[in-house]
Parts: sequence; C-alpha cells; structure tokens
Amino acid sequence: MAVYTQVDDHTLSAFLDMYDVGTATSFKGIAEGVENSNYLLETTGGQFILTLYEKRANPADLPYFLDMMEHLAADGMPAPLPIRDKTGASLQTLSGRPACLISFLRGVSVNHMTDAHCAALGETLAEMHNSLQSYTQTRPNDLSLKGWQKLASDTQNGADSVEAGLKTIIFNELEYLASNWPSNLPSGNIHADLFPDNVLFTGTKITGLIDFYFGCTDMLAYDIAVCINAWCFDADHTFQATRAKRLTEMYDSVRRLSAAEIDALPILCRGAALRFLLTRLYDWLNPVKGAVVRPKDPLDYLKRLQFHQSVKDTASYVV
Ligand SMILES: Nc1ncnc2c1ncn2[C@@H]1O[C@H](COP(=O)(O)OP(=O)(O)O)[C@@H](O)[C@H]1O
Ligand SMILES: N[C@@H](CCOP(=O)(O)O)C(=O)O
Repeated sequence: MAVYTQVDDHTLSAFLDMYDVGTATSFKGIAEGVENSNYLLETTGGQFILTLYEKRANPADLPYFLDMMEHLAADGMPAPLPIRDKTGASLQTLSGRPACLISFLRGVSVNHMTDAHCAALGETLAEMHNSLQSYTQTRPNDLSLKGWQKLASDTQNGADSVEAGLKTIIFNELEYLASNWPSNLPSGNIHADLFPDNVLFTGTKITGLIDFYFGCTDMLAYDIAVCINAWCFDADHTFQATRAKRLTEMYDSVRRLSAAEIDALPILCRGAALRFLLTRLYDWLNPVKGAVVRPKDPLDYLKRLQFHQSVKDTASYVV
C-alpha cells in the first residue's frame, strides 16, 4: 500500500487550516501507487488528493511538476489542479515531508485496454503536448540514455539472477541505443509515464491524467513510445497493432507527426521498453524494506523490448 507516512487527525486539521477548503469529513490512505503517500480527502469544501512526497522525489523538481499540472488544468486539460493555500503556495510541508493538495478527478483506470481507449489516449496525449508548448519550465529527462547507463551498472550483478543472459541483453541494447538514439526530433514537456493506471476514463472518454512525477523535457514522440509499450500489449505480451495504430492515428489528427518522428518510432519504443525494464529491475533487486508494494515484473518489459527489436519497419505502429 502506498502510504509510507501516516498523518494523524491533529496534524491534518492544522494543515487544512492553512487552506480555504473547509474541514475534513473523510480521510483514507490510497492503496494504489508506488512512489509517494496518497490520501483521498473529503472536506466540507470538496474532494482532494493529499500527496506526501517520499524519498525518491527530489524536492527541487516539485515546483516543475505542480506548475505543469496547474498549466494543463488552466488550459482545460483533465489534469489535477494543485490547490494553493491562503498565502498562494501550492507546495507545503506535512509530517516532515513536502506535501500538496490537488483536485480529485473522476473516472477509473482500465485494465482491459481496447482500440477505443488507445484512440482516446492518442488524441489526449497530442492535446497535452500542444498545451505544454506554452509551459516554459524545463526539466531534463534523468531516465534517458545516461540514466539507463547508470541503472544498467547498478543492476548488472543481479540481472542474470532474474533471467539468464539479461545483463548481456541490456548492455548490447544500450550500445545500440547510444549509437542510434535520435537527437533532432521535436521536443517539449512530456508526461513520460502515461501508463493505464495514470489515466482515468468515464466510458471511453478520458476524464483524468494523473501522476506527473516523471514529467520532463524530451522528444514528444518518446511519450508515444512509452504509451505504445504500456497500452498496446496483452497480458501475454502479444503486441496489439490495431491499438498502436489507433493511438498514433488519433495523435496525428491533433498534432501532425513528422516523417522523422514516424521513422524513429521503433527505436523510441526500444528505448522506452529498456527504461521500464531497468527501473523495474532495479526495484526488483532493491526492494524497499517495510513497503507492501509488490515490485513490478521487469521481464514484461524484456518481452516488449524483444518485440520492438524484431520490428522491421514502422508499419507495425502507424496506419
Ligand atoms: N487527482 C487525482 N484524482 C483521483 N485519483 C487520484 C488522483 N491522484 C491520484 N489518485 C489516486 O491515487 C493513486 C496513486 O496516485 P499516483 O500519483 O499514481 O501515485 P504514485 O506517484 O505513488 O504512483 C492513483 O492510482 C489514483 O487511484
Ligand atoms: N509505470 C511504472 C512504475 C511507476 O509507477 P506509478 O504508479 O508511479 O505509475 C512501471 O510500470 O514500471
């Protein structure tokens, strides 16, 4: 359960006094999530999510994430709105942690992704990229090539205990990516972790985009590659081409993809698969003591990587 820091009623009440949101009527820890402690809070003024940022969140990055959400929400995108306190600050401290109150968004995340969900995702992703063109802050992607190299070194001793030969596969892939990774594609601010658990739907309409805490400045098409990996494979790791094609088709209908971006999709998908393989492998080999969160299976992303390595041209991903 992703509640690492407990908040008692006195502490909560003193915290809420700093805001214009009324008093608490319900306060419950949320079981989902991995990185931070999240509570569902109901007050006499509405419904909110209270997040306490845990050790992996760099406090210096928090204004970038919160301002990104605020920018999107102000632009009509279905992103949470960080609530400002009576002094105008959206970032606070609670129980010794940086903390923030954000608006609660309706909708449910899907486990069984369909073509229609992927079409909606493509459209919303492009709208988000368009909106973020006017978001002026930047944050380098620390989980790109350099970050992957560090994770590969940090996991090399344990990799083969998870799957025989995994260390070699990872280092060979890194070498390929380092020599071929694109550098001139359109870039901007991206979500970089838009997995199904971070998108809320009502039917097939997207009503929430959440968890912007891997947001960064990178190639826009890399965000598409993250989504293809997360949304377009079945539980048995079979690639679902129609889903990917609906995703890219609807993305392109909102923000036209250049020929160079389309050509780069196979390598961007390989990079995105390696990124989640490595972070999952690291978490698998270094479980957090006392956390009830079960590490996610790194091998799901080895299978995706192997699929993308076998792709011969972009026709697998685009109409
Ligand atoms: N703004 C929001 N509106 C509704 N539910 C939310 C919101 N933010 C987070 N949640 C809920 O909290 C869970 C964990 O949030 P998330 O940001 O994904 O945490 P973590 O960063 O720890 O992975 C989500 O799966 C969702 O159920
Ligand atoms: N999406 C990542 C894990 C990050 O967890 P989140 O709950 O913060 O999205 C993965 O699946 O490896």
